[in-house]
Amino acid sequence: MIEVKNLTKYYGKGESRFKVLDNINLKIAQGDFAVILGASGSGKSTLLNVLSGLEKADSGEVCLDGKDICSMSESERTKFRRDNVGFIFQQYYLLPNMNVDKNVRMGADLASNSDYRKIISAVGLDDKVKKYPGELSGGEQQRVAIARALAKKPTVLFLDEPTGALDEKTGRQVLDVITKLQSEQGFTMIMVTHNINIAEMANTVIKVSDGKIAEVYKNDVRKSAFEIGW
Ligand SMILES: Nc1ncnc2c1ncn2[C@@H]1O[C@H](COP(=O)(O)OP(=O)(O)OP(=O)(O)O)[C@@H](O)[C@H]1O
Repeated sequence: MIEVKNLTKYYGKGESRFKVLDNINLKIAQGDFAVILGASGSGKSTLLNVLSGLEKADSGEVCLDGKDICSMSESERTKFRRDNVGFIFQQYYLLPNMNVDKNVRMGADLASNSDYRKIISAVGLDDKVKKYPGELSGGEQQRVAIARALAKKPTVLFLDEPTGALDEKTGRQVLDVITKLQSEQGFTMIMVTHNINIAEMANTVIKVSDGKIAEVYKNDVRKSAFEIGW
């Protein structure tokens, strides 16, 4: 369970100081797939970064399984991220001089996961383990990034525009892989996206406007990556 209480964050100094997150309160259950929607500049990525411990809030709490990450020191938050959290971004951030196997093994080593080849299979890249990122398509690179993030067995996977750089067909394939792995493994997933159609795949939809929570609703019926519009 992720519980957010009275979370507030400012950017800038002096006259240019502004509130980017304004008294956010939220609860996200273990195993949930939550999608964060909102206009450009509304604070979605900042919220994701604070929830994951990448950035610090100015006040409030973000409790993950009862531990408040806001009250941790920088080094405690770094350890917390390493042990609990996986990230997927629009850019894949793979290491160009390492092949697929080594890129994924890096994630696996963080959790001493000797079983990481299974996750490479699960994302459909068995035949690409010896390839380097530069030899792969965008969708394949994003699947390597997913395998790397999940190889360390995170409790929560944070995704910021994971399909932002992909075409429709590849974007749907990537979402399909992620949601199948989530239902098998049961990790919590929190995704920022501009594609409002993806909200139909989620359990929980969080709408952000001007740094505030504008609406939170649950989906009773969820669609698959191949059923949503694009
Ligand atoms: N490091 C920073 N320093 C100062 N201002 C920032 C910083 N990062 C973001 N901002 C500003 O904070 C606001 C929210 O940014 P954020 O990236 O969270 O929005 P977003 O909803 O994710 O936008 P987009 O959909 O365009 O990615 C914007 O006005 C942005 O310009």
